[in-house]
Amino acid sequence: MGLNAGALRRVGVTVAQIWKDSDVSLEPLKGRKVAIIGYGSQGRAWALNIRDSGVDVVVGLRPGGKSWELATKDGFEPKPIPEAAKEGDVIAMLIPDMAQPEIYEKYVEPNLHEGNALVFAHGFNIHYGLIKPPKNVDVIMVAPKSPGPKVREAFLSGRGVPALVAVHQDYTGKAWDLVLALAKALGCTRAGVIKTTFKEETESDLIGEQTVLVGGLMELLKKGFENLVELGYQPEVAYFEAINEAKLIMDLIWQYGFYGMLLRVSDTAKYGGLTVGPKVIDEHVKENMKKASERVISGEFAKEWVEEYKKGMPTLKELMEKVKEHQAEKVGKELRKLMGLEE
Ligand SMILES: NC(=O)C1=CN([C@@H]2O[C@H](COP(=O)(O)OP(=O)(O)OC[C@H]3O[C@@H](n4cnc5c(N)ncnc54)[C@H](OP(=O)(O)O)[C@@H]3O)[C@@H](O)[C@H]2O)C=CC1
Ligand SMILES: CC(=O)[C@](C)(O)C(=O)O
Repeated sequence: MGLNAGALRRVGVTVAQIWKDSDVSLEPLKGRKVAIIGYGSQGRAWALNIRDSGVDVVVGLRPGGKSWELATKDGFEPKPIPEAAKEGDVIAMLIPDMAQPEIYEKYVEPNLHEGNALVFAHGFNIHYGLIKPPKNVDVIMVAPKSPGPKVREAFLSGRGVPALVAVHQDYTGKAWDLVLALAKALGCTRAGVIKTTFKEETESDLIGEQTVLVGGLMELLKKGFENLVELGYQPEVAYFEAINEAKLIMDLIWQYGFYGMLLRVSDTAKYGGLTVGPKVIDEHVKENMKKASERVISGEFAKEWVEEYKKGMPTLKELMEKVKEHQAEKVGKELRKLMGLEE
């Protein structure tokens, strides 16, 4: 793989293979057409960023969906998925993970040709064997460590969001150059992309989103809000304290790290936070994280999620309704309007 030796960089105590923009060329995408299947959180960001990077893009969607309208408004001429898959020679599967196997089998695989590249933004279906591509194509992944809209926002701001890159199958012998070129077209090499495997990305992403990013964080903020309200404080005060300001603290951590954030809060907050925090989020939390991690690594979570999807996602729908009903949602909606935040 034509990797730039300069890509080896020390991150903490380990040496990760990290590429930055100057290490990577768009050349491997020259003359190729990227078919973006799906126009949702990731799909829209990918299609717009890759087009803005001067690469030919065709968007593949189910006719009559809301994405078709949005993609048209964005200046694309969407095509039905089989047509887009036939037209593109780099095909990015950017529809929900659970929808991918059927759509791949029906509309993508029959249109794959020797030397094509199949691209994923998350390794779930390849890692758990739910999609088994033919041997004569490249199978690669660019996994942005960011929600889709932020992939676009960062690209437009001249920055980028970091991503993980992996090659599952290198039929052409040029898969690594292609995956890095794609990461560059997405703007991710501006932040940095780290070499990984489908296994590491899939497991770490599932564990991270369950125990930290989506599951853990939301539960912490919800319980922090509930505790303040149960103590009799105004819900609006609880919202500003436990939820709205959490974003501002996270911004400081994002920009300056834990220590840099601490330098920017009061000494009272430093002392209280550092002495009490570990008693609230104690070792039991870590034990619970380990249990959740074991379910992912064993494949138990994947099996459960596939079964849930096949049943029409009743549990997910019920849990989403519960979130909608939470008092913090009602209070937050009004306060976000007051703050002029878009709804
Ligand atoms: N969300 C994120 O930020 C991240 C997602 N990923 C990965 O990116 C991939 C895409 O995820 P994400 O962007 O969240 O997906 P979305 O849920 O946002 O995808 C919505 C898009 O998929 C289309 N779609 C949904 N179901 C079907 C179907 N059955 N047949 C055809 N089209 C369908 C929708 O079309 P329509 O309008 O017609 O309904 C819409 O265009 C996944 O592998 C995910 O794991 C990776 C990193 C972050
Ligand atoms: C945004 C992101 O990377 C997540 C949480 O893993 C996802 O949406 O899949």
